[in-house]
Amino acid sequence: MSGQILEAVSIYLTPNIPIEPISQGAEAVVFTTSVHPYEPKQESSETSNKYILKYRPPKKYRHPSIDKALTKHRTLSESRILAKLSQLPGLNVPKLIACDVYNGCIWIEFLGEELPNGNGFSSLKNFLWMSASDPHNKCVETVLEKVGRQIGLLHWNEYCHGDLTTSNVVLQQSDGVWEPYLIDFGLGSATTFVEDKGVDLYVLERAVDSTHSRYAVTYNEWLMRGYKAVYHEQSKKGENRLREVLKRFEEVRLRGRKRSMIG
Ligand SMILES: Nc1ncnc2c1ncn2[C@@H]1O[C@H](COP(=O)(O)OP(=O)(O)OP(=O)(O)O)[C@@H](O)[C@H]1O
Repeated sequence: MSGQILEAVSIYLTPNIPIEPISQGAEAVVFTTSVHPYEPKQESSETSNKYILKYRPPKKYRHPSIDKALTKHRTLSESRILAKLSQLPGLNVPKLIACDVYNGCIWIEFLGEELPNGNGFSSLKNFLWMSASDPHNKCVETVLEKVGRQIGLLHWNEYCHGDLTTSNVVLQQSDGVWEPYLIDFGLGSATTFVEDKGVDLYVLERAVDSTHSRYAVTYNEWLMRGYKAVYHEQSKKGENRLREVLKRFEEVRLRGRKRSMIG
């Protein structure tokens, strides 16, 4: 990670807020920190707290005023969608703690944990890799159905994710049971367009195909089983809307195949 970015964040945050970089994407740099932005520091706390700090650094190649406007818009958009989604019953997303749209910074709840036997952080991607020796395990099936349900709930409530990959699903244990959370709503939006939902499903299917290709057919079936269940529970209206989404999903898939054949 560029020293310049680290220095800029450290100055902005002041030395009272220690940060640990964990990822640098095209858009943002993600850190963990033990400091809550507005709650008093718990000196005696036995377990150390952990929060995510997502920072969108200024982009030198953009005109400064356009850069400021874009950073503000994207930070606000991600914060808004997270705040709205956490109000939806049954939907698992990280809680928004604070946001400073002018400095491109949001503080969110840290989710996930280390997988057993050094299998890394509990993203769905790592979980599926960890399970590759026993891919048809009931636990894998249950997790994938639950992930499908989360996406179904998101879509049923007229939102889409915009970047549904297996890295953007994080698993966290609750009473010994894995529960999936959707993260990274940087490209998320409120939408009634069936096209956006079809594209979300296609992006996820492709992500599963490319990173877990041996078992992708079964994995995608389990995901879709969970997804469809959400719509089935909504009686006639649900069935009609599901039919439209699945039809568009198939169309998006065909378009994708055609594009990859032509190159
Ligand atoms: N709430 C969270 N809890 C735990 N880890 C998180 C959380 N949010 C993000 N991360 C970690 O940081 C990584 C990057 O976060 P995120 O996807 O939000 O940023 P991004 O810049 O949009 O990334 P990319 O460009 O790679 O999509 C995630 O893949 C995940 O490992």
